[in-house]
Amino acid sequence: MSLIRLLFRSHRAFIALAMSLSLVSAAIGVAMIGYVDRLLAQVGDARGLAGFAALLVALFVFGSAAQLAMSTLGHKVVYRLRQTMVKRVLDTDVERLEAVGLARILATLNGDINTITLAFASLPSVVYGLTLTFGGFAYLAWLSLPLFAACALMIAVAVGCSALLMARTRREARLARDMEDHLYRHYQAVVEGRKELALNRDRARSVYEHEFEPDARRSRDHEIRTDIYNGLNQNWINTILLATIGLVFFLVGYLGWASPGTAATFAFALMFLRTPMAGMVGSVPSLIAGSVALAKVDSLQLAPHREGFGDDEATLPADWSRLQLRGAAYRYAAATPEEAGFGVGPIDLSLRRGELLFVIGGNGSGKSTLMRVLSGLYRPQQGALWLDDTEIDAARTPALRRLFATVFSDFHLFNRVLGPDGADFGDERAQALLARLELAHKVSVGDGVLSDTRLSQGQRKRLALLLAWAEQRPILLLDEWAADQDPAFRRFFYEHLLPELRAAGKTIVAVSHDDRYFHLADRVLKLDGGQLAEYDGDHATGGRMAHALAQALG
Ligand SMILES: Nc1ncnc2c1ncn2[C@@H]1O[C@H](COP(=O)(O)OP(=O)(O)OP(=O)(O)O)[C@@H](O)[C@H]1O
Repeated sequence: MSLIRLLFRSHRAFIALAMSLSLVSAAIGVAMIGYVDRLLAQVGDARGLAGFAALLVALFVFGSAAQLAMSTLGHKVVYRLRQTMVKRVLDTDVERLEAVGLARILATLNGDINTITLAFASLPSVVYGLTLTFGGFAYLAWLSLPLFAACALMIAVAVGCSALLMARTRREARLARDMEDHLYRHYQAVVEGRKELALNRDRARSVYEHEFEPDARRSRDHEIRTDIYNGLNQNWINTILLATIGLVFFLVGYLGWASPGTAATFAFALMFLRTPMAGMVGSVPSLIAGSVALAKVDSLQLAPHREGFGDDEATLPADWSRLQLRGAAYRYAAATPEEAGFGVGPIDLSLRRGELLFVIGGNGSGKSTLMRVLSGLYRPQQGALWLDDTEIDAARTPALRRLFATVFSDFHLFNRVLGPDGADFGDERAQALLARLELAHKVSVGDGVLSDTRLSQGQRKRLALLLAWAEQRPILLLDEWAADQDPAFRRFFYEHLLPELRAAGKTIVAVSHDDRYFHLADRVLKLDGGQLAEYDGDHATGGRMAHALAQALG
């Protein structure tokens, strides 16, 4: 609901304009009813016809202006909603986004935004319909109170029944929307698994027949039922309005409640009001879908919307010398109630500024998880991170994250090279780094943008390293970076690039399986089942001694 408040707040003036125009054109519509009534009584009055023409012109002008205002409002709302939702995703913790999953986020960004917009755009026509209805009925009440009371009672009973149909519509719309999340998951699998599915048509058929089709069918059935209940509702209201005319003629013709002229005006007014009332009832599905979409957005539990990108966040001392994990532990939520989720820790780790640390361990031992905790992407559920004597609480976590430049094993390759604090890094410097990474023959940089990112996995990793390098943050975190490099470049990476980065003052944490280079690290730590310990392999010890000796000898 805060989203709706935000939308109203952001477009206050425009909503007021659209509503006012709707109200004015509705008021003109009501005036038309009275005017036609008078014209009928004074046939042959030329001035009356001129007034009628003036009303028509006013109706056209205000009706068109209201329509224009409404459609513009719709476009403005889409824009604002897109801005808000993308910013909320950007402000939401990685942990939460991972729990929600890509499919649900995309379903909201694509579907829910449009649905909420349609609902929002239908609000002025609802206001228009309501105004015209209330105005029209007020006029009828003024003409004949008993006839009006009878009509109002009949319509109230009909609206009560229609509320039941609307509840059904809402239930079906919610189930159809739930299916959208499933469908997006299938779309994702079909696109991301394109190679496997192209090679294995049996798997493609299985995905199509056993996963996609049943959900698509369920979605179709809920949508059909939504439309059935909604169609019934619309026709029900339409029929009741016509029945009301019958009721009026019955009450006048058989019971003599009013004159035949009054009955004719009632019939005319009810026919006239049928269109805006039908429009109002026609808006019900989009209002229902909008409220379902809003509930969906709320269920994602994204961060609340705020302007800006953290200029007001807490800072950390720049002259730190040690980043520590003190008894830090992180555990994933369990997949099933019977088993516990995987966890790392409690871990005590002290990372000295300027050191080159290797973290090793078997598959699934928790290396990537530890990297996420260390860089502040995951907040430890137990223990804490400390930068010297400053505890990294929630408020300081964004500042901790700003210490890290990373290449995770599941990195995303952006195409813009950014320097420190988002500043321009400079094409020439970027070009020099491309040459260092032996990519100058494949990629160039112009206006801070990489000319091509459609490269091999090893080359893409080099570009990811370039981006991290350019950010010039104090700590460089590399998760199995060298795993995709050819032996020559891997050797160059360990023997030249890493020492060069360390000599430039970087603190480096590298997840590695390359035991032949362990001796180049200041320290090697090993993770086993989420527990961290010093690694005392022969390579490391011997290598470090050789390294220390080489340094001592200059
Ligand atoms: N998003 C997740 N949700 C739940 N559990 C997870 C998630 N990601 C990882 N895990 C669990 O954490 C364990 C450790 O994963 P992690 O990625 O940290 O291992 P790793 O040491 O980096 O492995 P590898 O060398 O294969 O990359 C996994 O075996 C899995 O049980």
